[in-house]
Amino acid sequence: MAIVARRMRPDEWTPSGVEALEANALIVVKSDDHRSVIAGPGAGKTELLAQRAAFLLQTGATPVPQRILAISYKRDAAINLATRVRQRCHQNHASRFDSMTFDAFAKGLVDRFGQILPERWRPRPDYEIMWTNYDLFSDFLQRQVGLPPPDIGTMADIQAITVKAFERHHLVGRPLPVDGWRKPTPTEWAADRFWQSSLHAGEKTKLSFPMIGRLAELLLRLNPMARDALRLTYSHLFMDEFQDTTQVQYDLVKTIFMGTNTVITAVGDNKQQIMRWAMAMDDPFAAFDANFGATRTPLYHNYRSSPELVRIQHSLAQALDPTSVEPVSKAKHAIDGASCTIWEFLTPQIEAARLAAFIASEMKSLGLGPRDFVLLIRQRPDRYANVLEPAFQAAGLALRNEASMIGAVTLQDLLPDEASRLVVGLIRLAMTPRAGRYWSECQEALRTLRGIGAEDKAAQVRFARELDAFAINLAKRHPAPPADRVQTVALVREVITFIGPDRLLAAHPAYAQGNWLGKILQATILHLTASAAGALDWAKALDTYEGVHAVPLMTIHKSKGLEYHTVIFVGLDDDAWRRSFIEDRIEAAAGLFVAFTRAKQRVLFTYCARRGTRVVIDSFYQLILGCGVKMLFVP
Ligand SMILES: Nc1ncnc2c1ncn2[C@@H]1O[C@H](COP(=O)(O)OP(=O)(O)OP(=O)(O)O)[C@@H](O)[C@H]1O
Repeated sequence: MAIVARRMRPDEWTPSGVEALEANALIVVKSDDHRSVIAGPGAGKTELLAQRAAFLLQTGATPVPQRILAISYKRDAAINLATRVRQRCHQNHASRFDSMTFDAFAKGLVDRFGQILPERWRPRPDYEIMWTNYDLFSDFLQRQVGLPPPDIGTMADIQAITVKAFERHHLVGRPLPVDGWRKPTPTEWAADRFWQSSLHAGEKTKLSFPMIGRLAELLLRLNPMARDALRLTYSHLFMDEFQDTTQVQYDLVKTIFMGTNTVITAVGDNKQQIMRWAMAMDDPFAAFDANFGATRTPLYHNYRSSPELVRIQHSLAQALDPTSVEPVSKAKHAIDGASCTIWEFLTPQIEAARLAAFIASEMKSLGLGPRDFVLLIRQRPDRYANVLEPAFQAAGLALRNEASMIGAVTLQDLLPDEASRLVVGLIRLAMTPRAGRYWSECQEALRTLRGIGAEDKAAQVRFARELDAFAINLAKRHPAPPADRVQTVALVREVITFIGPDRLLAAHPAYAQGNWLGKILQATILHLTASAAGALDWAKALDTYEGVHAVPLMTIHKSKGLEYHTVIFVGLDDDAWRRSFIEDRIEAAAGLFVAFTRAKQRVLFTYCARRGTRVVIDSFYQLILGCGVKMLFVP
């Protein structure tokens, strides 16, 4: 469908980018009431939000000058959704879609209005972000908190507070009382001590993101004008991955939007809740339905996985939620042999060699690329990479640990990032002889960033000439990949100046949070320098940058939202799972579910006695074997 700037009637509107939406998805896209959409993996939840944004903006259901606010849990998800909307909507429409993380949203409020908070809660304007962990709270409770006044409690009361409960239940567990706690309990007293010392004691105020969320909620409670401005600005609110919402985030949304005209759409999947350790609520959907009177609308399709995988997924899903309904697979079965098997090996070395040989042979017989496969690991991927990498190399394959850090960013955050992709796209456009694909991709992305409309032919022609000239000059100045960091810095600076950092920041507010754009560009420079080292030409350097020829290896957490032809889960054993299994069995099972559901055609689990037993996680084995999955010893 053409991307049009004009307004269209709701009955004229059709989805773009996909052939059709299932009936319930279309109902949600066009709905004018609060909806909670709980749907399984691959059901097209993120796609639904992108389509709904297009519908609301193109039909005028979000009338000018009102906007849509989309809040995601993760930065890459926020950018991904904004990009999808920009691909479907004219710039005039897409510019009224604000996609950001909860943290960026709350921080923006505190930065703008924080100084109106009462003195006891007021951060200094130059406050810093505090990254909290178990040790920090443990140290506070054991050493720094001090003795409570006798009318409040005793040291024994303070010692009875567990570190685990302190942040979640006491520090940020409830909305902040404007004037502090009148008659504090010992836990409230300890929480207040933490707040006051973080806000006022040091040279600079230090705040964690959950604390910022609580302050944002308080300031909007105290400042009806700021709150009303948000209500009037946003006709619609979207919340993606809603299963990961924390109480802090939920209370903020409630304070702003409950009982107003802003229509909320929350999508997610309880069975993929793997952020309980990061304070996700137990059942945010139930709270949302009850507080906002939302209509729950399930989706029944799975556009990702083959029918056999969907059947097994459903058995796993039922272990997490006995009421879950089996989805209908809309994907075709396209492999020979079993869709899922557990492979047993004697040693990690044999395992590495057999996996490499398997992938090499599948690539050949099915015409697949290395990135159609993924190796998933529960934790500490570098330990596994050390054994797997040499075996892959011996089989003529490259393996890449996508969880590795490039400066302050993981490789996996860097690659799909729009700024990194534009830099690489522009370099490819300049350095590739027949650059047709890169030409149209760059043109489209940059025209959108510059606000050049599809019907403004004169501006398009001017921009096409500008892009041409830029590419020709870039190729002249940098005929070969950079030999060192200094050359890379000069190159990336040229490219990013052409793109316009301000345009990127305006299109994606998430870039402003914690100087994310700066970190991405630093990582781009580091990674490009490393990829160019020893590369004979630009094509090789950029292929290495993008990992075009490497099989990715990553943790389950990093695989969320992604999809692959074949998922190989390495290490289904106690060694990898014991800790998470003992700490939170449901979350561990949700992790297994997330890993399994990334696959389109095949899942392999591997077990290797040399690495660990399978006693603690025996129930996982029973569950998987109970789905009819076979175990196979691979010599
Ligand atoms: N209506 C549709 N028709 C065809 N393909 C679709 C449709 N909706 C989504 N898809 C495709 O299905 C896959 C999964 O979509 P999406 O990522 O939106 O699902 P999701 O529900 O958010 O998944 P998950 O929760 O597992 O991350 C993607 O490849 C997407 O392009």
